[in-house]
This record gives sequence, C-alpha cells and structure tokens, in this order.
Amino acid sequence: GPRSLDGLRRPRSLRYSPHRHWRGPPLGAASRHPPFPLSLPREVCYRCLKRKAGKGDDSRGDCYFCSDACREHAEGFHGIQKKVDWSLLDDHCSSRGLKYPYMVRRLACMVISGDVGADCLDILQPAQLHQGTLIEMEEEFELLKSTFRKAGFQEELTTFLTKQWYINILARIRVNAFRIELVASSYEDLLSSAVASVTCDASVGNAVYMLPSFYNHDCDPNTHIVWLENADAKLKTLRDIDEGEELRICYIDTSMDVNARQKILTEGFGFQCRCQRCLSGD
Ligand SMILES: C[S@@+](CC[C@H](N)C(=O)[O-])C[C@H]1O[C@@H](n2cnc3c(N)ncnc32)[C@H](O)[C@@H]1O
Repeated sequence: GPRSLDGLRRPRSLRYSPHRHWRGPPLGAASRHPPFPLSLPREVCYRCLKRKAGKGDDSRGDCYFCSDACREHAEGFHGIQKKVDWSLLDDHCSSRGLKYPYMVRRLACMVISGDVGADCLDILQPAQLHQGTLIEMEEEFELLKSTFRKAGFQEELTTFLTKQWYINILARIRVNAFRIELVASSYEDLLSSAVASVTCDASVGNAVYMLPSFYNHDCDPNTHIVWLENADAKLKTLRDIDEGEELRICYIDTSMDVNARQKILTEGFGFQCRCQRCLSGD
C-alpha cells in the first residue's frame, strides 16, 4: 500500500504557486528510447535530455551531448554501450513497442562501468507483475544477457545480470519511471511535438528519480510534475496545501472514469488505486 514518507509531507502550508523541487540528473536510468520519433526535427542530449539548440539533425546515428559535462558524465556507460551490437534487442523492442528494456540496458551499462551499484533501485517499491509480463521479461533478459556475452564481456563483469535482477529492476522501473515530455519552446517545436503526438509517443525519454519515486498517486492530485528543458523537474502545486498534507501526483490521465483508471493502474502500473476519488466511485 502507499507508504508515506515524512520528507514528502509539507512542513508548512504551501500556496498555489510554481515550486522548484529538485534538480540534477535522474539517478539510475534515463533513456532516450528508440525508435526516437523520426518526425521530430530535433535531438535531445543523450544524458540530460536537453534539446539541441538550432535546427537540423546533423548528428544522426551519433549521440548528441549538450555540454562537455554531460559528455563526461556519460563517458562510462556510453563507452560500454558503444562496444555492443544492440540490433537484436533493438529489433525485439521496436517491433513490440517496448521502452523499459532500454532503461534496463542503460542501467546495466552503468553498473558495468561502475557508475552505480546493481542494487541502486532496490529502495523503490516494485509493481506487482502478472505471469504474462514475467514471461516477456524472461525473453528480454535472455536477449540482454546473450548480447553482452556475444560482445565478449568478461563473465565477472556481468554476474549481477541474473533473471532475478532483471525482473527486480523492471518491476521498479515500471511503476517509478517518469515519461518526460518537454514543454515546447517555440512555435516550430510546438508543431513538431503535435505531429509526434499524433504519429507516436511525444515524450523525449523516460527517467527514474529517487525522491520523486516516493510520491504516491492520486486521481485528484494536489501537485503536478513539469519538465521545462531537460530531465530536471519541478513540482507545481495545483491548489493550496495544508501543513502535514501528503503531496501526491497523478500517474495517469485524470479525465478517465473510475473503471478506466483502475484498469490502467492495475494492468500498467501493477497496483490498485485506493485514493479518495476512487473510493468514492467518482
Ligand atoms: C512510485 S511508488 C510510490 C511510493 C511508494 N508508496 C513507496 O513507499 O515507495 C508507487 C507504489 O506506491 C503504491 N501506491 C501509490 N499510490 C497509490 C494509491 N493511490 N493507492 C494504492 N497504492 C498506491 C503502490 O504500491 C505503487 O506500486
């Protein structure tokens, strides 16, 4: 059930106002998920997801970094990722429209390069997984493991990569990953993101954060997360919040009826919602 963390309770009342809440690169896994919408005439930074300034796509096939700092930070895991031929996994995921295996892949590269520990997401609450999902995951896991093996990585570098590890990570990513949609900065961007949202997913990537993962869901939330130019996020209050009141965000579209919301939360996120709105049948 929802745990409440003291850190997420407001020490003072909050006025309705934009409120910067956290900064910095997401921990664990941030990933531009291929197939990146080709209709988008812009690129985003491989590490922080910041948009490339200016037009054109002169870095096709390569990774774009918005700064030397991002390039340096990504050096470890990107170096590992570049040594591997990902075509089998890419084909598998793109034909099925899967995005989370890309996040596990990046995390695995981060573990191999020593950027993070294999247990870095263990503190997060996992989603409950159905049998069908578990079977799919076994296939993805075998593909990931054999891809590293074929690339000639020493066995001891990938001993953490067990079926249980894969399932453990996926179960956490599934309920804790944020879809990052950047606010359009220009009219052109607005047009291209409108095109993207019709043709495919408008998000530029997905990321797992630590503190924001502790926000429980509410179908009538009092806060909302926004991304402006990269994976740094802000928490905005949607109304006045009382002292001690729990800050809650909404994981889904609130305009759906109670049955549709419950279905998505159960099947997609792996939990049954027990917020006030659902309990009242609204
Ligand atoms: C992103 S985590 C939120 C933080 C989590 N409660 C914790 O203590 O780490 C999502 C998990 O919290 C629980 N949860 C969040 N909102 C809920 C709600 N409205 N009703 C029931 N469970 C909820 C579910 O177990 C879900 O899998």
